[in-house]
Amino acid sequence: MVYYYSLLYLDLLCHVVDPVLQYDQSLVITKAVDNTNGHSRCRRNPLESLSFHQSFVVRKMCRCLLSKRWLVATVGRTYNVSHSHHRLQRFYSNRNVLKLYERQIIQNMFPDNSSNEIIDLLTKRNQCVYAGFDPTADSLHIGNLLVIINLLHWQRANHKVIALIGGATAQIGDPSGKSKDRDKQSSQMLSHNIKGITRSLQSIFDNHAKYFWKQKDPLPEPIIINNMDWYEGIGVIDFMNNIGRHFRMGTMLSRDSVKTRLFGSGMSFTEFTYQTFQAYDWLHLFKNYKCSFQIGGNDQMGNIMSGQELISRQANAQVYGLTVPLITTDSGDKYGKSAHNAVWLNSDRTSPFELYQFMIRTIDADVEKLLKMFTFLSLPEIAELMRRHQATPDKRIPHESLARQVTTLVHGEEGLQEALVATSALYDNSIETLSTLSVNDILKIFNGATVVELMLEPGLTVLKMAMNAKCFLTDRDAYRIISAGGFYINHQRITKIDEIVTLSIHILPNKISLVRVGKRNYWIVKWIM
Ligand SMILES: Nc1ncnc2c1ncn2[C@@H]1O[C@H](COP(=O)(O)OP(=O)(O)OP(=O)(O)O)[C@@H](O)[C@H]1O
Ligand SMILES: N[C@@H](Cc1ccc(O)cc1)C(=O)O
Repeated sequence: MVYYYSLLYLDLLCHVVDPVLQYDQSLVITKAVDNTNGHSRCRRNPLESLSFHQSFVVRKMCRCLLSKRWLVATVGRTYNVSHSHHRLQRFYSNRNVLKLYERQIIQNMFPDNSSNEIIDLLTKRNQCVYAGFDPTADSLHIGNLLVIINLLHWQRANHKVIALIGGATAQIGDPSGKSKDRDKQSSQMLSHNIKGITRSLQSIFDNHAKYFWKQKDPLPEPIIINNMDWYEGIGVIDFMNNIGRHFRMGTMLSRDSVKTRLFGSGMSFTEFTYQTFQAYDWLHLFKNYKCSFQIGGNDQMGNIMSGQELISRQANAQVYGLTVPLITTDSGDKYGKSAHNAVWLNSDRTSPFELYQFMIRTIDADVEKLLKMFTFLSLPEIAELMRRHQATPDKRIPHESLARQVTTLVHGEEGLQEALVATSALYDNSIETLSTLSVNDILKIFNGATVVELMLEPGLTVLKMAMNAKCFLTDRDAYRIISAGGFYINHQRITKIDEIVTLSIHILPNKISLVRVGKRNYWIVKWIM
């Protein structure tokens, strides 16, 4: 089937197809679109000369053509559109990242109602976006991960992304959401934290490219940058003279982060100035990287607005802010460093196994939302997982998918394997798995277990071992519970109190015995031999 279009329309198509074709995986287009056979392309994007309604119609037409997998090709001075089964080679996720609203990982945008302008910018050419992370701990956490995932979606859409480490701003202290001034950090602590966060960001970017980006074309290289780089070269008088002047006291005082503190525990001048530093960061990135977008948690609205105002005054330019919703506990508290409930991304603070378990324990009511937020599965794939969940809720299919994807993103394939082995050691009662684990792994998996060291004396009975490890208060309790079947060594039920503890039977190759009383009281016995 061949359709003929007027020259005008196809000249338009040639220009709009390029951005539009990247909307959908199933789109088909070839370079033929660019080669208008003797017809030079208009220099200007023809969409610019159209009314909003006209440009909407043209875009829609292109999308419709493309979604039907038609190939737009040129034939002499006319153009035809015919069926084709070619697959698009270069595919980016939707360049219009505002589509992330569908995944519920964008909550607000500034200026309000700027979505048309934003969509135009995003689809016209590659943009640059940044998000900042203050190194107030040596690890990022699950709340920050949502901001990082948002950056990754921008990267997938071929935009340039900058992850800023606030080496300077961490020393000022962001008052957003804090009820009192932060403590001053030592410089050793700060550089330790910067290292930890940089490593974690880099490895998430790497894991994403390695495990979640299946296209041939490489992703645009992310930039990780520390704002100390530019503050070191600016004197305080320069800063006050050239930057401070653009901030109005009334506006600064009206920020929620300031207002709530002024009527609460008060705030230092240092923290009061925080917004000017975050604003200057953006100005710096705008001037040096053409960075017109900033994203952050919803608690960052005030700081983001300060940046927009500074850039509009100093550089006479419009920039855009987007916020992600804050991830909260079941009881509504924000997950974060200061709230002391963080689920960390560094494995020495929260092991891959613990992260995996945290995700797999997601309540049914939240799992679909978290799949949209924390994975790169498409919405139809998520819908399919949810459909399977309804059919077989016991299998917890979507929960497992969520846990696998997040653990892989944060800790790579190796981390996922570690989590799966630990899960099997804990829940599948597998003695083989237990035997493959190191002492440290067992300690991590059975976090909370009592660790005891015992001497393996010849003729040691199960009863004596249990009493030495203080598994029971009295011999009578031990006798009763063991004979009733409530006592296990390395997942094997032991019912005879006078059984002799033997190397090959009760002790694992790593010289450890895992003892359990009842359902979940664990002891780890380290044998001295
Ligand atoms: N629970 C959360 N959900 C979504 N985004 C979050 C969450 N916690 C922090 N963020 C966002 O991550 C970015 C970096 O935040 P930051 O490093 O200051 O973490 P934080 O946990 O808020 O730290 P602190 O508690 O010390 O303020 C910010 O944009 C912030 O809004
Ligand atoms: N203020 C942000 C971190 C940040 C730091 C510097 C920036 O330029 C941007 C963001 C926070 O505490 O969550």
